[in-house]
Amino acid sequence: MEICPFVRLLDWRTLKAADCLTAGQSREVDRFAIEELGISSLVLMENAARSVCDWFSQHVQTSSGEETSFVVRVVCGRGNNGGDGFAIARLLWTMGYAVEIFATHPEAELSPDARVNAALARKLGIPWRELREFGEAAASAQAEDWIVDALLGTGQSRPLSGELAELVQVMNASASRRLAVDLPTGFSADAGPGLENPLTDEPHDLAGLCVRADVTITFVTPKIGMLHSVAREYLGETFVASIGLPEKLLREAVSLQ
Ligand SMILES: NC(=O)C1=CN([C@@H]2O[C@H](COP(=O)(O)OP(=O)(O)OC[C@H]3O[C@@H](n4cnc5c(N)ncnc54)[C@H](O)[C@@H]3O)[C@@H](O)[C@H]2O)[C@@H](O)CC1
Ligand SMILES: [K+]
Repeated sequence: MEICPFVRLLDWRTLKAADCLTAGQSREVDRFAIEELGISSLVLMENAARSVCDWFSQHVQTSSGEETSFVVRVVCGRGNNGGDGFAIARLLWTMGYAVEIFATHPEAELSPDARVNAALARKLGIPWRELREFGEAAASAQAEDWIVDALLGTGQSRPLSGELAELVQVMNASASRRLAVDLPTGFSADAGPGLENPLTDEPHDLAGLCVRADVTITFVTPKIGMLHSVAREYLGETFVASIGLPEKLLREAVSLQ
């Protein structure tokens, strides 16, 4: 097996709180990289997406230019986690994988960086399907197909409801394998899988709803919610991916806040 230089397997036996970031610290990492180091947020997004695609090409099936026998369905939310998803879809498609994009929001409602990557995917003609077709696609999927969960990442702060809750249920019922980008949707960076709103502690009938990923590729460092006792049931095999900047420097930057 080749080595992914920017992606490492998380060692659960040695994982401790000091290795993890909160959602707020993850945002601070972003801010530090963009404002203090002057790296563009689109470059960070591209690096994050490339790390995921690196992992994919080395662990799933090396892209050899031949047609693949499985489909990768990338489900994108409106924020930067969705933006990662559009970039991942483009990179995988460029590598020769059969990709389909499903988006929860029209382009005008996406975060600025997600909008750039969505527009690029459109211009390149990457297959893009209506969200209402996702249920049937997921239900008839084969075990070797993949769903890439790019609905919500570190921005999630409340339990799932409505359309997003339905999408997560459809994803979990699918025979496809599931890859979570940064965090499974429904998994709070601070509180773990599908818990009550960590900000209000209000009970919620959908508390506990969370994508059950086969693989999670989280960015920069593990997140504090990953220490929750049942976290691994939702995260699956977990990897930590670089966004192109030294982890040590980013850690130091947030520990000074
Ligand atoms: N931290 C970093 O260094 C990097 C972060 N990136 C990506 O950016 C993501 C964070 O992006 P965003 O801050 O835009 O947040 P998300 O894309 O996670 O969420 C988008 C928005 O959804 C809303 N939301 C929260 N909970 C919800 C719920 N239960 N139901 C419906 N909507 C809900 C919030 O308003 C949130 O801002 C990360 O997870 C990662 O994937 C990467 O692109 C680049 C590097
Ligand atoms: K996600």
